Amino acid sequence: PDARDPEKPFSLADFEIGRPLGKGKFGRVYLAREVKSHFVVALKVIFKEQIEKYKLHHQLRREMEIQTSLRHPNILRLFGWFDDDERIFLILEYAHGGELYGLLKENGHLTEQQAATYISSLSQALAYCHGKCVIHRDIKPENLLLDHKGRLKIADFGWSVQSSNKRKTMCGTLDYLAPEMVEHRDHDHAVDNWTLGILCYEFLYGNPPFEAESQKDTFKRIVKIDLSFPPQPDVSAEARNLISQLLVKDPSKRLSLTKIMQHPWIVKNADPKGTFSLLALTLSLL
Ligand SMILES: CC(=O)NC[C@@H]1CCN(c2c(Cl)cnc3[nH]c(-c4cn(C)nc4C)nc23)C1
Repeated sequence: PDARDPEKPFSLADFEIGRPLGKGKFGRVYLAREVKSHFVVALKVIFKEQIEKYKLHHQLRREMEIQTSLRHPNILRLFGWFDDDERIFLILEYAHGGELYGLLKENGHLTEQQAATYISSLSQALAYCHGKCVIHRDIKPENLLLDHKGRLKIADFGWSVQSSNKRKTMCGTLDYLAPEMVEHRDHDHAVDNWTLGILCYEFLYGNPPFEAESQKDTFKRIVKIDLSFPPQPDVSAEARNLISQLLVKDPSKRLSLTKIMQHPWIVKNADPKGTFSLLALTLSLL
C-alpha cells in the first residue's frame, strides 16, 4: 500500500473486510484485503465519538505519528489511515501467526531457543525505539504477535484492543508492572528492561514470576522482588542469571538492552534471524 498516490487516500471502498481479529473499548480489528492489490492487512476501526468522549485526539494522533515513523522488523507497521464521518481506520500490517500468547498457553512454556529469540527481538526493537526517543512500547504478551515465519511483532495497542480469542486472564493484571510503577515513582525506559525480565521468566516457566491470588499480593511480591525459580521445567543457569539481572529493584542497576543482546544465554540460544524454521515452529506446536 506504500505505492499509493498520496493525493488519493484510501477509503473503506478500497477494502474487502474479513473476520474480526480482536475487539476492545475503542473499536475492533478486522482482517481485510485491499481490493486492487489483494494485499492483506489488519484494519483497526476506532469510533470518533469514543475519542471525543475520552478527549483522546492528541494521544491517538501521537500514537499514529509514532507508529507510522517506526520501521523495524519486530514492530508491526502502520501503513496509513483514513476516516469517515464516525470512524477512524488504521491500516496495519497483518501478523499471520497471531498472538505469541496463544503459542505460550498452548505449549505451557517455550523452549530456551524460542524464548531467547523473542527476548533478543524485543531488545532490538526497544533499542531501535529508544534510539528514536520513543519509550514505552507497551510490551505485555497480548501486544506481541507473530508473522508467518514466527518472527515477533510488537503491536503496541495504546487503545487496549482485546483479541476475540483471548481468555481474559490478562486484563487489569499488575504482573508486568515494575516496582517504580506500582510505587508510583517516576520511571523511564528502564521499565522496559524490567518487563523483558518478566517476559523471559513467563516464556520459560509459563507464568509471570510474581503471580499471586490477589493484586495486593502481587504488589507485595513485586516490591519485595520475591523471585524464585521452580525446579520444573529445568531452566538453564544462564537463563536464570539473565532474569536475575533484569528483575532488580534499582532501575539503574538493570542490565541494559545492549548487555542483554550480548548475554551468553542470548548469544548461545537466540536464532540470529529472529525467525524459526517453519519445521521447528511446527514441531513446537505439535
Ligand atoms: C490485545 C490486542 O491488541 N491484541 C491484538 C489485536 C487483535 C488482533 N490484532 C492483529 C493485528 Cl493489529 C495485526 N495482525 C493480527 N493477526 C492476528 C491474528 C492472526 N491469527 C491467526 N489470529 C489472530 C488474532 N491478530 C492481529 C490486534
